[in-house]
Amino acid sequence: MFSLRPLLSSPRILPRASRFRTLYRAYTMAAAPSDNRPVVISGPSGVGKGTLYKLLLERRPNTFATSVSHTTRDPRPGETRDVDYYYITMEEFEKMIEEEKFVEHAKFGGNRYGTSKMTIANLTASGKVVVLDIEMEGVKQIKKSTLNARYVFIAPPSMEILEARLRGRGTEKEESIQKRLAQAKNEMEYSKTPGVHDLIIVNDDLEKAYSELEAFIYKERA
Ligand SMILES: Nc1ncnc2c1ncn2[C@@H]1O[C@H](COP(=O)(O)OP(=O)(O)OP(=O)(O)O)[C@@H](O)[C@H]1O
Repeated sequence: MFSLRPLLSSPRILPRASRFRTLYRAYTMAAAPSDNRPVVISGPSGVGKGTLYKLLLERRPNTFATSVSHTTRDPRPGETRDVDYYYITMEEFEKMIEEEKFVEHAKFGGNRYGTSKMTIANLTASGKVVVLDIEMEGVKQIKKSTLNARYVFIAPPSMEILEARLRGRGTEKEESIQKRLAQAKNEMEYSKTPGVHDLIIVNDDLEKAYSELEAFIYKERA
């Protein structure tokens, strides 16, 4: 019987076949993922979620989008209204909470921050896959909300490496580093709760972690 195997393994054809596979993969990955549910990315501070999340948005700007949050704090110099945040009053914010318009919201330093259901729904309707970088309490709230999302937890290779990354970033004072490391222990514990996350990625090598994240997002919906 005729078989393609000898042809495909010929030295002349093999590079073309593998080039075809690479091109085919690039083509399918350029298209939107078939599963368009929002992706919630969480993990301890300093683990690299922001880095991974920014890579997704930079490498596939037509596919992924981030949801602009609402806040009651004032705009800082250099921030743009409706781009960095939707700036609203405390009264407006509290009315939105009452009307259950947020998938999650939190208070930091006297100001409120929240992710609105409408913002996510509009982005999803426009064909984008929404990626959300959310801390643990926010994840718990989203889990209780009506949002049908996928959950990815980014874990550090070890607590020592997490500490080194937090210090290496150079953005935190010692007190803040200690607070984040203590909170990291809670986050690691919570990540072990069965059924909370669809995938746990250990961010050791950045490109490897990125590939795992992308492969998960592009996986066909079961
Ligand atoms: N795989 C990696 N290997 C080495 N360094 C990394 C890796 N991933 C991220 N980093 C570095 O670790 C530091 C923390 O990363 P990042 O700011 O993305 O963390 P984060 O999880 O978003 O933290 P936060 O929740 O505080 O915003 C950064 O300096 C980043 O460049």
